[in-house]
Amino acid sequence: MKVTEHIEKANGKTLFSFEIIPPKKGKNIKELYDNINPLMEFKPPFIDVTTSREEYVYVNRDGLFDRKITRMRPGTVGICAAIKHKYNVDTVPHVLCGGFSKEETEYLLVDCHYLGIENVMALRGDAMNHQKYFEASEGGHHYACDLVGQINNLNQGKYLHDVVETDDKADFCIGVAGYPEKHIEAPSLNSDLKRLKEKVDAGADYIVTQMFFDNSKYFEFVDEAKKAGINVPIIPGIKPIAIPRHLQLLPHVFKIDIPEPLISEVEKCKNNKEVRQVGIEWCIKQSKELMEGGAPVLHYYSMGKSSNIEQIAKAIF
Ligand SMILES: NC(=O)C1=CN([C@@H]2O[C@H](COP(=O)(O)OP(=O)(O)OC[C@H]3O[C@@H](n4cnc5c(N)ncnc54)[C@H](O)[C@@H]3O)[C@@H](O)[C@H]2O)C=CC1
Ligand SMILES: Nc1nc(=O)c2c([nH]1)NC[C@@H]1CN(c3ccc(C(=O)N[C@@H](CCC(=O)O)C(=O)O)cc3)CN21
Repeated sequence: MKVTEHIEKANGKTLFSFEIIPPKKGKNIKELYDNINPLMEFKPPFIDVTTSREEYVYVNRDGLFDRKITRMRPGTVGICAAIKHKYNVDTVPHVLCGGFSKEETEYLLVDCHYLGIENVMALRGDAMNHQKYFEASEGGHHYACDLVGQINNLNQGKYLHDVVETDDKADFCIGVAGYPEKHIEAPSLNSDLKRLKEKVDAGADYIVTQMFFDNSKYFEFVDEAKKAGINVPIIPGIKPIAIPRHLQLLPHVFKIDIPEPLISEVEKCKNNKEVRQVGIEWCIKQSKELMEGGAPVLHYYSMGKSSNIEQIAKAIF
């Protein structure tokens, strides 16, 4: 079922969902299942599986380092199919511009269609780890908006190069990313909202936000998006702080602010366990308020580590 259908069916009740990252290649999938299992009692209607792009790795050959380019966490669509089959839930693979040509994206979407995967999250993706700015891959899209266009074309039976006539159209429900604190490359929140509107006009059915720690940023974003003519569901994406280093790391990686009261709570902690507890309590408070404020779904960036998300979900769902 589509994410938007799950939301409609819930009839105003807030749903629970979460996001996982594929294991490094060579690792057993069991660890992922062990982390998903405790979260299944909260009945997520869908689970997101991220896609990691290629990266440079350095291989030591007798003291000389060889630089190789490889994807360390492949398997997104396979994991989606495995989870869908094992738990009978919908899965949402992330589809990226970066690292994929349009052809490769088309093949991936064809696989999804055969597997009965009805939702995809369309993202531009991050720059490669050695790059300062995002660069489009050869034969790939520059912006998420163009990727949404390709998926929407497929929904209308239009494949690349118009090579086929179809009697079996895909009907993907398309998610895109939104930024309550603006995307780092956008000159202003307002211009970022215009870009978001372009994605919705190109066919996006719902929005998942970047993580935030101050709910007023989400509520203002939802208001501004409505004023800009965006009428699709806006799902808040949230993550509990779990280690002291997150105070520096999360603003650096995700370009977001951490509110002063949360910083001072974390700074008061004597050990990692206390920080984790502060993160859980803050996230419970955020979750309650978001629920009261009418958020359609609470989407947790668990990234495969479930114990804190489990405690939060126990308090909320
Ligand atoms: N769940 C996930 O995996 C999420 C990933 N992200 C990451 O966020 C980053 C951006 O991805 P998206 O939001 O999908 O990218 P996007 O293509 O929608 O936007 C990227 C940037 O380009 C700007 N932009 C868009 N269209 C433009 C145009 N035609 N001309 C000039 N500027 C334009 C936007 O304002 C924004 O600053 C990526 O790094 C992505 O991986 C963000 C949220 C969720
Ligand atoms: N720019 C960007 N890229 C993404 O891939 C991305 C977003 N934003 N925002 C939404 C989700 C959330 N994502 C993630 C990805 C990784 C962690 C993670 O494992 N973080 C580590 C530290 C990060 C690091 O070491 O780079 C952690 O300890 O929580 C969390 C959320 C992926 N998504």
